[in-house]
Amino acid sequence: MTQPLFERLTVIGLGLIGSSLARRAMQDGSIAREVVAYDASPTVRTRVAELGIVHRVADTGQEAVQDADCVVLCVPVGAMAPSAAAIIPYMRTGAILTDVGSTKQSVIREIQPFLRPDLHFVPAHPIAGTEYSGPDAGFSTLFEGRWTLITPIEGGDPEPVAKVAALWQLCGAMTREMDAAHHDRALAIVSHLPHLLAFTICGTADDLEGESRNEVLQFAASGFRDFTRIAASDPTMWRDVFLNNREALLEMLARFTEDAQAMARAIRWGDEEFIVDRIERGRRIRRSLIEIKQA
Ligand SMILES: NC(=O)C1=CN([C@@H]2O[C@H](COP(=O)(O)OP(=O)(O)OC[C@H]3O[C@@H](n4cnc5c(N)ncnc54)[C@H](O)[C@@H]3O)[C@@H](O)[C@H]2O)C=CC1
Ligand SMILES: O=C(O)C(=O)Cc1ccc(O)cc1
Repeated sequence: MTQPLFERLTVIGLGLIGSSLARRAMQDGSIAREVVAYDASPTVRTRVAELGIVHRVADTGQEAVQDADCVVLCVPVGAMAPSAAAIIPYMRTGAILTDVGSTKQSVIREIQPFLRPDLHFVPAHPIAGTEYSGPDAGFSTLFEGRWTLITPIEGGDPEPVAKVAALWQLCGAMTREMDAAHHDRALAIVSHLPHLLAFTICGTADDLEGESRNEVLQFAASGFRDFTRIAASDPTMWRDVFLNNREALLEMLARFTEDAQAMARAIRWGDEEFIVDRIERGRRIRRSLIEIKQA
């Protein structure tokens, strides 16, 4: 058998993303010879052991990262810095520390003070997920055919960046390097704002009184249903994403609000051309996405 990418891979946080990565790494020996896990929740640790999706579950972060050549932080973005601070002193010289957080500038800013010069930090973000969370929600094919964006830190070595890219490619993902600020603006519009809108529209519907509210739920057509899928996502994860991509998200929300107001004005004044133009733009975007997927 060919050499695995890593001898020992440690996954910290065994929710949807961490458990999916662990499951993939356990499928064959291409990613790592040994997969070790640690989660702050004892319930999750017990469940991961029951599921048998790693070789070993450690009782502490310190124990989990010992002798690992790659450690992947798969915790909510607000927990990245404390979980990094707790393990960095125990990582072996030359090891790679990477993460999967949905925001990149805040994670880099908050982890950097704890970094050691003999470690390599490679921030990354697999753009793949579902509305479910926890170790039972993961599956080994989650990353197949999806992008993983890598946002290397300034002055970092290229070799660990290439290894993290190889890790995600072995999971079936396509990889691309990107500046962290660019990442956060792009994700604000394509992921964070849509989640914000989904949570909000469900709240708006829920606030309706009496009959209207019951009807919303009873006759929920596919448009509203599509929003409820996204709105079922984990509150802790999304609270952290919103608070850690504050600037870009607020900018996109302000732009959206302006555009929604322009639509309201067109409806009020019966501006058919404007309304049709907006709808056609939506259609074009959807069709181009489908073409990209089929290509
Ligand atoms: N859910 C999604 O669709 C995607 C999530 N992400 C990112 O991946 C990360 C993980 O998300 P999910 O797997 O969905 O979350 P999850 O809620 O399913 O799992 C997170 C796990 O981290 C553990 N945890 C929390 N704080 C910890 C700490 N200090 N030390 C050790 N373990 C800790 C929790 O007990 C939990 O088991 C987040 O940063 C999120 O932004 C990235 C891509 C997609
Ligand atoms: O389930 C969905 O619609 C998602 O958008 C999944 C997702 C959630 C968060 C990310 O940072 C990346 C992907």
